Amino acid sequence: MTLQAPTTAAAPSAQPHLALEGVGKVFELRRNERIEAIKDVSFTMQENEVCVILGPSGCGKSTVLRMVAGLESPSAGQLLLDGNPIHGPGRERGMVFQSYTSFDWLTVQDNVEYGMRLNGAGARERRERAAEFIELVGLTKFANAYPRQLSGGMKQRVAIARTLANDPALLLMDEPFGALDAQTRWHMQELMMSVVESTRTSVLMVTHDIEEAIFLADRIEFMSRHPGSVLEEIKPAFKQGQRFTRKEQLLDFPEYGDLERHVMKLMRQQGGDEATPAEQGA
Ligand SMILES: Nc1ncnc2c1ncn2[C@@H]1O[C@H](COP(=O)(O)OP(=O)(O)OP(=O)(O)O)[C@@H](O)[C@H]1O
Repeated sequence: MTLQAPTTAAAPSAQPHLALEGVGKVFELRRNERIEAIKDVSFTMQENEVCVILGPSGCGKSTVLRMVAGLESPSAGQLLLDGNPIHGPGRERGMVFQSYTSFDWLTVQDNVEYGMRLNGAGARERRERAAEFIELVGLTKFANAYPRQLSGGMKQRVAIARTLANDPALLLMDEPFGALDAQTRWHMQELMMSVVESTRTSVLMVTHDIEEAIFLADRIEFMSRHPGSVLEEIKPAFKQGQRFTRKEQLLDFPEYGDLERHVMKLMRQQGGDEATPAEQGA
């Protein structure tokens, strides 16, 4: 077995790529009812960083991501991309959802070309650029297939290629592998790391999968239970700023297990579970 050499994540620069400053969101429901989804969420991320938002169900992870995407507006605080306030959706932010969002009536090639077509790219540029990203996600043989002819993992690869082909400054992913079986999910995580490395894309991703978060993240923003705020910022220090494209590379580090246990404990506490007697003594 040949181990791929790990690569190094970007060094921080003065102005953050993305900044959330005291962001809150209250949803107004009927009959004067309100839900405070998140409260005073603050964090920053740098360019070419993979930042993962992790936390228990309902803590507001998707709400944070949707606000960065400009699909929801904040009730308090502000969100800045490269220093500019986010006031709605924009081409510089591309979103990949958990559900498959490809157009069933278009081939893989046409799906990947679709956004570029809307942005006015010429036919040749579209064709070549789409082919490049289709190759990057390993679907060249399926360029002329329709989404219904693909497996779940392949459909999600189309969504990633389509989003990246628009050259977003920030890739937003909401549980992108949540609907996949364990093995496909694992392959997709590794594929994502290779793609992010070769495209130097900045990624903000939501997951509730601890293993996935530790494998992918340069930094984890762990959110407290509802209404969520950032409880702990976790840098997997044992990675020493390196990126890995094979999951088993992490298992070589004794610190990996320690970090997984720490995050599991946070998840139990914030998820409302009582700590087991063993954990109480830990
Ligand atoms: N459009 C909406 N209208 C009203 N309430 C909402 C809306 N979107 C989210 N909420 C509420 O905000 C809170 C946070 O929801 P959100 O989906 O952001 O959490 P999450 O951490 O992503 O959850 P999960 O991990 O289960 O997907 C929940 O109480 C939810 O009911």
